[in-house]
Amino acid sequence: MGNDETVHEHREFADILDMRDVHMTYASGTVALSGASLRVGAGTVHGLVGANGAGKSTLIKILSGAQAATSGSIQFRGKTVSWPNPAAAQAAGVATVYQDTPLVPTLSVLENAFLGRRGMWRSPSTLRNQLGALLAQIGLHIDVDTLVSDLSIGSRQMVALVQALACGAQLIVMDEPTASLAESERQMVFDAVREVAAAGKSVLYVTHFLDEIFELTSELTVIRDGRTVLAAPTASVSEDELVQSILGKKALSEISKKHSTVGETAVLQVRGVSTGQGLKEVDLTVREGEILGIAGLLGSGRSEVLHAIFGADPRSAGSIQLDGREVPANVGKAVHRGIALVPEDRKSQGIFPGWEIWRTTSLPDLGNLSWKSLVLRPSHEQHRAQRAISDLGIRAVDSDVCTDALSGGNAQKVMFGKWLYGDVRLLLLDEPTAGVDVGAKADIFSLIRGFAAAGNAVIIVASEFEELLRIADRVIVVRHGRCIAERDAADTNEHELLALASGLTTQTGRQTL
Ligand SMILES: Nc1ncnc2c1ncn2[C@@H]1O[C@H](COP(=O)(O)OP(=O)(O)OP(=O)(O)O)[C@@H](O)[C@H]1O
Repeated sequence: MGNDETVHEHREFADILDMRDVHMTYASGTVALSGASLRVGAGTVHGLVGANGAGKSTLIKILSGAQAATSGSIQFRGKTVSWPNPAAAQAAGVATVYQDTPLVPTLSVLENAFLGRRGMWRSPSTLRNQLGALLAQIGLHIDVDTLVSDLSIGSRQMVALVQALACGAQLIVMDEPTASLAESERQMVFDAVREVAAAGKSVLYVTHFLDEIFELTSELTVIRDGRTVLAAPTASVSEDELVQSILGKKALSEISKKHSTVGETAVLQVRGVSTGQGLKEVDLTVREGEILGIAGLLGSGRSEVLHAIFGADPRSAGSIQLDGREVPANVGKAVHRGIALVPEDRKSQGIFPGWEIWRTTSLPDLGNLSWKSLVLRPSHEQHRAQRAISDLGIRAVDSDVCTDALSGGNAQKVMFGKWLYGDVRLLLLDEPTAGVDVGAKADIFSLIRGFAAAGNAVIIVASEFEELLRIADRVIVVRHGRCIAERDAADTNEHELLALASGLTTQTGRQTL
């Protein structure tokens, strides 16, 4: 494989895919792959893991015909192939399902499922039956006439999966299918993946959630710095070995288990806030040094709480005070008062095409980075960006690299760096570690802790409740736009939070918001 490390190879299955010694250099000169190999067994679920920027997406793009490799070979179902475009790869039987796989929201599940299929007109009843069989195969029980716009993100992904099966896919690539899905939806994805493999198809499962690798896959491949460093049956790899193999080092930065020292003084007081986006009489307080977690399922109003505090959604009732002074429902004024929001959809909210890392990280704090708040000082901006690159382990040669040329996870880290160093008093974080690798997760948690320890306040929304409990001091559960329960992180567990968030248990009287 051209690697100086020993790659553990032990095959139990006949291969459907055999990619060897793949190299890829982008036009910018970035070497994304330098000796990556990937063998996927027929009828298996194969995990593909690696740190942010390791080269996973590039390898998938090559596999799906979206990008040509600089060199290397691909064998698919025993034949050497070279696909000029995604349609050729699809015709051969390779399908890629992304969380945002394009579906037509105004069409039904039935119409979407067969969008990719060309050929003779077939009677709707034949298609209906075929779709019914495919849906039953992956265990998804929905009416085929439902409009896609009425489906949850998880169910939409399942429709994309069915679309792939309907097109005759033999190998399905799933790229971070569970990022920001609620627990019940994750289970739906897991069940579907297992069913697909049981039906003899292969799944290449790409994720940063290592627990999913152990739960779902039978084999795994680790890419580091563009090269395959481990390929092995999952059962033969321990969690420590996997982390070490991904990061190339033994120790993760220490995530302190000790919770912050929470002061008495309230930084944020939200009282009786209702919005047109579904919030109903929300009350909450965050004190100095405190990290407050918000647990809720998709659609519960968890992100809307952050949007209301940030002034992005108009309020129909209630008041929000920061350090005892009312904050108007206006984003500009909220930012001016020291409220920062790192949104969940970082790509569409805050990463500007063609903007260098340094320009992106200085944007919210230009006043402090300028001379007398008037003349920009590029050296200060560069220094700020270099600090973010080093603190967050952003994989980029320097701060002149454009954020849109970074890998997904590294671009997310830049968005983090954008808000961490200014005059921020209250940090609002929506899914801060989605798409971020295991090493960066630890770094981000330490930075959040450091920010709170300086006497500031943090609110975090995370769909991974276990993760939420690792970082938060206190957790509020949101359901149907209301805060329905509050727990000290030390007094609860993910099961209780899930039961509360999904309405299985109700609050038992501790109403001390
Ligand atoms: N379009 C592009 N132009 C230039 N460089 C790119 C482009 N896309 C990716 N890269 C670079 O190629 C390298 C590998 O990126 P890739 O997106 O394949 O990583 P990844 O493993 O998928 O990361 P992540 O987990 O963050 O999504 C990175 O250094 C990235 O900056």
